[in-house]
Amino acid sequence: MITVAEALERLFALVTPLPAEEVPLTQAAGRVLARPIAARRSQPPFAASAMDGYAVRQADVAEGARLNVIGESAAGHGFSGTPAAGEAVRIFTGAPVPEGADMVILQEDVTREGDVITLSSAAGQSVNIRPAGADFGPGDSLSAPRRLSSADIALAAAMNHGTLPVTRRPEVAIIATGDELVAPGEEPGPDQIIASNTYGLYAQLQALDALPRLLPIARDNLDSLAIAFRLAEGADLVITVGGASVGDHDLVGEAAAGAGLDRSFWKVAMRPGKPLMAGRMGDAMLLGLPGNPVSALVCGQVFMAPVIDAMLGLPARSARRRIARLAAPLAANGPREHYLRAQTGPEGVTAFSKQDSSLLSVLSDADCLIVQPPNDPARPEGAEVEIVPLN
Ligand SMILES: Nc1nc2c(c(=O)[nH]1)N[C@H]1C(S)=C(S)[C@@H](COP(=O)(O)OP(=O)(O)OC[C@H]3O[C@@H](n4cnc5c(N)ncnc54)[C@H](O)[C@@H]3O)O[C@H]1N2
Ligand code: MOO
Repeated sequence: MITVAEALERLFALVTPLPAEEVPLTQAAGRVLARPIAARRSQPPFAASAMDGYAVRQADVAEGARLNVIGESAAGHGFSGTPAAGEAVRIFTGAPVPEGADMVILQEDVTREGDVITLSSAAGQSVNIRPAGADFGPGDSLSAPRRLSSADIALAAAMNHGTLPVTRRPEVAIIATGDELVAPGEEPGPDQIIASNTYGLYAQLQALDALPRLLPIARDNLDSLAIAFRLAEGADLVITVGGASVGDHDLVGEAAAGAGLDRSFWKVAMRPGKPLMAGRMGDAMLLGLPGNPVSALVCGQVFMAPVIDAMLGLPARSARRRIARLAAPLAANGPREHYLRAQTGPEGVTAFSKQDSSLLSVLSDADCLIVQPPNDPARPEGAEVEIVPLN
């Protein structure tokens, strides 16, 4: 069996990065910027007032100084004249600072009578001018690749871009497999259960900016699986769930081979998630996940999410990890890298006592996975461990 790190390397080698498309700013949230965009202007384009008040010459500023107000500069309507010594211009936040002025006095720090202002002792404590290009100017750009945040989109708008080049969303076909499965809301027979994993994976994919598509549940026979693979045609990534292990009814590997799978690997030294398989199937990549619900969703975090990121042009790297302290001891691990469902408290992280890979209720209560290396000895309370935060 290969290690998790090697499985990830092999998965990244199977990824074909997707092309870019242009979208309006209003549809860019969460999308991945495909290439850097250059500022098309400076911001602010002129020295601008940071306050409502009076633009003056610093040389005139003193307690009790009296200045003549000769005009007004408002946002969108500057003042074209130049204040001389002893003169001031009424100014508002965001308005261009007139030539000759080099300070803005807050209106709270003056008294005004007619067109004359008198400065108080508080006047002149700060300049209150935003220099031209203080935010960005020619030569500045928004770097790529990045998942576009609300701040990124506002910055791109300020740089005068109405549309942005983003990577096309990967289309992902999800196939649940198993005679025992019915869709949520349907009436299960006595030996049946509800298909749940595919909905959790669908949610993970939505959060990753992919375009998931749930196909009809495939039954445990080669014909049904062949139909499912045909329905998946056109997808960039095909995800199967279940039927990946060694039982007589675990037919996904055989059916995928029949549909043209060029397999890269099957089985990874991890717990849960051992029977993971992957390869290329025509233009698509195939990721075959184990059927146990926790195994499928953990594989979604550990493998599917980095694959989607790589398809979107983001750096190929493993799921984000952090260091945490154990709030309770951890038993020794066996030969597979263990992803233990755990919860964070004030003293650190605690692995749940129940770790069976069928227990969705435990995964739902977990806020992180403790990653325990293969053959790791028992760890005492207080020891440092690596965790993968869950969202
Ligand atoms: N003799 C061995 N048996 C098993 C091994 C092994 O190495 N030798 N590996 C075990 C491990 S580890 C895992 S994980 C499971 C995975 O097996 P499959 O991928 O073949 O999954 P299934 O057998 O189809 O299903 C397992 C379990 O999950 C339920 N399931 C399946 N799909 C869904 C779904 N969409 N939603 C909810 N639940 C689902 C299914 O009913 C089964 O209960 O194999 C072990 N066995
Ligand atoms: O490795 Mo399985 O994925 O234990 O449940």
